[in-house]
Amino acid sequence: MLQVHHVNRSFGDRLVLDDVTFDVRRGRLTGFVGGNGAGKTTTMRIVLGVLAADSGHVTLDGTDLDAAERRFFGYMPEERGLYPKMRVLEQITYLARLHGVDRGAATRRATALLERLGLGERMNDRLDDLSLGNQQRAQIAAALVHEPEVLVLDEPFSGLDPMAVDVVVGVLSEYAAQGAPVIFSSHQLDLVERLCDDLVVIAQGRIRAAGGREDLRAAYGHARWEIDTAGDVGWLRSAPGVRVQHFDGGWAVFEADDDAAAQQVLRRALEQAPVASFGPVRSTLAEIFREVVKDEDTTEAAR
Ligand SMILES: Nc1ncnc2c1ncn2[C@@H]1O[C@H](COP(=O)(O)OP(=O)(O)OP(=O)(O)O)[C@@H](O)[C@H]1O
Repeated sequence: MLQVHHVNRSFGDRLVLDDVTFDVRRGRLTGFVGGNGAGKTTTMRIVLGVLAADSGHVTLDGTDLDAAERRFFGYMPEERGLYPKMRVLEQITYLARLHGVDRGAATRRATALLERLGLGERMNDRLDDLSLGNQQRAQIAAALVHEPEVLVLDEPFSGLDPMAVDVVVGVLSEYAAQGAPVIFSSHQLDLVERLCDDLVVIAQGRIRAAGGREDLRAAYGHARWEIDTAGDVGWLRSAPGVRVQHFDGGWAVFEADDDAAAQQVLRRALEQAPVASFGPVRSTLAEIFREVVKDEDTTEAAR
């Protein structure tokens, strides 16, 4: 497991990481989400050792990381780092060689990875002849070709079309399943929700929530239900223990204090008209994100 322990970092007199602590478990995809300037890139740079923390540390399986261990990390930086004029296969093979992979294995791995990422036909093109989405795929190949022990990716999905996203997700999931900790940052909450096993939410340099996706849903998602009936459910507005969020004739989404209040709604609806559907509504990550950040800001304001 990769662990970030109590990391602080300032630029000038501005604290941009404030006691940042979280885990990236092996065998799972961890999404690192936060708004612009929240501190994602700064945290990733510290994990990679490209930037030093003012205090705090990063460990892998309990051991503090040094430069030698970080050589076996795979990183896709925010500022993409490949040579525009170099041919793609040559470049990815070269990067594997820099990590000590022998020539034959480097070529084999680079070829297989590029094919897997859908660049089989473009391997002998120069990078700057590729579309931006294909350049992005090549960047992902660059991060993976030396079979890193830990994979850290800054916005790997930005600019990819949905099919490319699926291909890249397949590659990253397979990689994580082999036992590597994999963390990637993203603004795209819908995507993160679909892909990640674990989530770390950061805002204004502080971790607001971290853990398994379903655990976060259970902890932060409000208990909400959706009902669809042949009648009119306007009476829901004055039902005890219930707050209506959306309403349209026989259809409504509502929060309930507890299961008993929700079941009471169902009983009353059934007395009046046939009920086509009734069930809980799962909170989306975007809703949880807003709530986590809002909760913290409210607490801040109250201090
Ligand atoms: N080298 C630097 N010097 C001064 N301030 C910096 C530097 N690097 C980052 N910052 C500031 O630190 C804060 C966190 O930036 P960071 O790039 O880590 O955020 P982010 O979550 O990756 O944002 P984005 O999603 O917009 O890339 C921002 O306010 C940024 O302006």
